Amino acid sequence: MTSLTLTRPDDWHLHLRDGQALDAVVPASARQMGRAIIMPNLKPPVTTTRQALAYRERILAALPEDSSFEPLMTLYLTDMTPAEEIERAHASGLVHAVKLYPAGATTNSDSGVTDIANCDEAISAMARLGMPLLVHGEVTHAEIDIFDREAVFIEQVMKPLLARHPTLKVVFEHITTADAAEFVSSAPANVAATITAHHLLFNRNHMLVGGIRPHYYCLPILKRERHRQALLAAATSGSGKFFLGTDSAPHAQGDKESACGCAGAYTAPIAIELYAAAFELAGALDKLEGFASHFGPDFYGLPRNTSTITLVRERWELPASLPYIGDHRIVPLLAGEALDWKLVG
Ligand SMILES: NC(=O)N[C@@H](CC(=O)O)C(=O)O
Ligand SMILES: [Zn+2]
Ligand SMILES: [Zn+2]
Repeated sequence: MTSLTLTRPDDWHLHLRDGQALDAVVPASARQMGRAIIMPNLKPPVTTTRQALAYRERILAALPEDSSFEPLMTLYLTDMTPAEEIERAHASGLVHAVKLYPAGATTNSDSGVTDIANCDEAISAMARLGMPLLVHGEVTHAEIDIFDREAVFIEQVMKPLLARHPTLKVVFEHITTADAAEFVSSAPANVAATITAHHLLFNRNHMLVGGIRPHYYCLPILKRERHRQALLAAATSGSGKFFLGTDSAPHAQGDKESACGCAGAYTAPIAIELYAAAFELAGALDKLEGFASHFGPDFYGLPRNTSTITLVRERWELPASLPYIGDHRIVPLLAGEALDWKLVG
């Protein structure tokens, strides 16, 4: 195949940051995606509808003039989020979901949830309103090994949460294990998952063999090859429970290439090219459109996009870095390396 035309995809898990970073990263996603679920882990986090709507305006202001990209806003759940805030968010029509960060699990999660029992009223309101809960699914207890944190989360948090709120719409975000893929496959239709391109393409050897490669460091951390294979099987299965979420997470070059490097891979500028590479590896390019462009809006109850994008088979090299805030640069995943697909319009 030499070219590939798809319904324009959406990104169901995206970090855009704030301030000057928006000018650097928003156009990259807007070029590829019709819409994106915007993560609320700013400093301070987006905990109210008012903050989410103001953040949305700042994102729209960073869009190229001819863009019709739509940011779909989210709220950051805390121990204190009142049910009324969920109702306000839902009534706005512009806030589409609420994000659960277990406190301490990832970048800017300090204000996250310490015990999900504290959120029972907010979560009941979400279940009632049909508002999805987006979950960073990792436990944080120091004694649990970082490679096991997702699998333990399923038992300790996900299963009890769904037992208590069986109709709650849940998106298990950026799944990284065979355990999570299996859990979501066997769960009822109100449970779905996003999968990143990097977890479909890479395992932990890519991060750790022959030198430590900080641009592959993200959370949940890359796992063993058998987990990558399970994720690829889930993504290419044609099941509507699995859809595209890049988890593109910009950090300045110096914050990644550091003695204590930040977690997050910046993939937005080449997102659909990476997914095409992964689906091609699995011999399943025919399954890409469902995963990238249909199943996400179907789950969220939104219309599918009507415009299309086209990729061509063309080898090209990604630059070593891109402009970021002020003099800072940002290093996308696979910087300086060749890609086989190219988005042309
Ligand atoms: N994925 C990451 O490694 N980092 C994300 C946070 C997140 O999605 O957990 C970030 O905001 O930098
Ligand atoms: Zn996360
Ligand atoms: Zn994320």
